[in-house]
Amino acid sequence: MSGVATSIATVCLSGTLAEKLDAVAAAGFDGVEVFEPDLVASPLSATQIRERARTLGLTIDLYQPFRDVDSTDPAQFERNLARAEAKFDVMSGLGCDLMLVCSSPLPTAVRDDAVLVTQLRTLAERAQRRGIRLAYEALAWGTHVNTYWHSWEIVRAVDHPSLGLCLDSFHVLSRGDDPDRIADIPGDKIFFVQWADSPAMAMDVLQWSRHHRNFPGQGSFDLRRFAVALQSSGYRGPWSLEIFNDTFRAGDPVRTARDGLRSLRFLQDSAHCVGDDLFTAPDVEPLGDVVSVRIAAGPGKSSTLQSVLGALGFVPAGRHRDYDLQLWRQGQLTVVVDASPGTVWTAPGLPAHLPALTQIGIRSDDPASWARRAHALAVPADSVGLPGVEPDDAVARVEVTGTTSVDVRAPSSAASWGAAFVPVPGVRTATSVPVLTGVDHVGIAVPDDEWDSVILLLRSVFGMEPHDEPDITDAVGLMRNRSVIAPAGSSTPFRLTLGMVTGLAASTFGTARRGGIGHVAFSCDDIFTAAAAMRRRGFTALPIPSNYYDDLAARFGLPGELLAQMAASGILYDRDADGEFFHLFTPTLGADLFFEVVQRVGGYRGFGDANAAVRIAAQPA
Ligand SMILES: O=C(O)c1ccc(O)c(O)c1
Ligand SMILES: [Mg+2]
Repeated sequence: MSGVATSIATVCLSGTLAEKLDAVAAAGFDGVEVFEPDLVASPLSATQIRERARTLGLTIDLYQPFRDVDSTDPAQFERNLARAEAKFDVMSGLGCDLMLVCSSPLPTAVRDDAVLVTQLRTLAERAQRRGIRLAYEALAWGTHVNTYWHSWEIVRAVDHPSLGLCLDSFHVLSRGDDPDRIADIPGDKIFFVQWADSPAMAMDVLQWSRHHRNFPGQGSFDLRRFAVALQSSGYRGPWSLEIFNDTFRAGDPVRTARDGLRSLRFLQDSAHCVGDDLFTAPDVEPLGDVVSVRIAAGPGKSSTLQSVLGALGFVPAGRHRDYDLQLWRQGQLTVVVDASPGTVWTAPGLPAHLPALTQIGIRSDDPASWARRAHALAVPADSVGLPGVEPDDAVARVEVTGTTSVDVRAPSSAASWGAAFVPVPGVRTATSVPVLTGVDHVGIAVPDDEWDSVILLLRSVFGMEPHDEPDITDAVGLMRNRSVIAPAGSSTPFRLTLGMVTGLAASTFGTARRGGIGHVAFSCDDIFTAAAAMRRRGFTALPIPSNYYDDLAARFGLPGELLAQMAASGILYDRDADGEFFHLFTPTLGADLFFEVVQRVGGYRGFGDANAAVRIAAQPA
């Protein structure tokens, strides 16, 4: 699949060193970087660690870090050399021949290049006698050496076969350095490469590095550009991950390691060009529209749900022969309500709060191609055709969160579905003119410790791009909010909005917050027609305060007549440089589900998030 070896630093993961090695092997990495504090704290001897890695099929690619070697105090430098010899002993036990030497952040660091070159040459000569090579890394906060180019000037001047460079994308990109010049460094003098991404931040770079790194694809660094320059240098060694992240250190190491491998494959795929040996993800048939959603309601909540679906213009079209599943249809849209006691049909796991959105069905001509792509990116994907009705490969299911999956469905699956359901007598769906035309977006709640993982999955498997959206203000909190949008291709691009649920709110989810996060936003061509149709079917518009409409008048200068019409139907409004957005909401059903009807005018790109606080206040608690 890929000719480039993958590696990961043990500091990325939680657990003991032994547990970390197990997780790294389980995820499918080729090797590890042993982080010294992990070894020092381990009851295993260096040779036992070597043996354990060997049994797991892992190479020990790097021992790190060796700190503060250079010194303006000659006696201290001698002591540092003695410390290095002791570490060479450890490395021979480990069977590892590459040591990371990082630039010194101390006040006593050498500030004269010529002296530094002499000291590093002395260390390189000592290493050579032991068959060890050194990879010199510029820490972004180093006293004298803090850019990769300076570290390269030093290595070039030392000119010793046992001394090369370690390039770490964090140290280069956090400083805003230009990675293109990496292409000018001879690849065989780059001994090791460490990858990290990060969200853009304005803070002390040491604190930033120690707490906020994340995997490639989870942050906002231009790693592709770094990778392209690296490939031009001729470097062909391992691609390793070195992530200092508080959440990763506390999470499930197997899951974190699997995310890590996915991130390296995703990065390689983004940087690969014809003929190179980087990982290439399998091609897929494009995604079409979102055509169905499945909601676990349980027996208790299904009647409330049914009346809201009816008001939205959905008609009951069938009941499943074997399960308590109800099929609701409107034009091309399908809503499946799982009313069975154990919500048997909600594959990803039973949501704690019902009703809950459990599946999002999206069209593609070749679901199997999506399953192949997901597998190649280390995402478990199930083929889940309806038993006895449709072939397994008609549906590829990718779990996005613990409760919600994306099901890529073949066009034929709609008809197969019909066959598994007993039609509801007397309902002629074909003659009713649909008011709702599609799914504009779907909102899902994401626990904070899965946030980066979910975004990486959506980016890598579905090619979706994240965008920061305005925070959602709730009566009892402030919620982080991101949209993740697939490239345009279908008539309506696949759009998700992710709301971050943190700590206490995640464990008691639904009671700690006023407003739900999970929702399905249906699109329509004319929201006033849609609102009138809903009213005729008995729907009562949310009571939106007149303060809101006064504010709209002040901000946008909308005509009074339009504002009155909007107020009568509980319609909210937003505008950006490219267009307008009209939307209305149903009350929340249970703790975390509501529906939205939206009309986009022109190229409006947001989700009306500025109105969230008004929506939440108007939705009955
Ligand atoms: O934060 C540090 O000290 C540290 C240590 C070793 C590294 O490779 C690195 O990038 C940072
Ligand atoms: Mg590093």
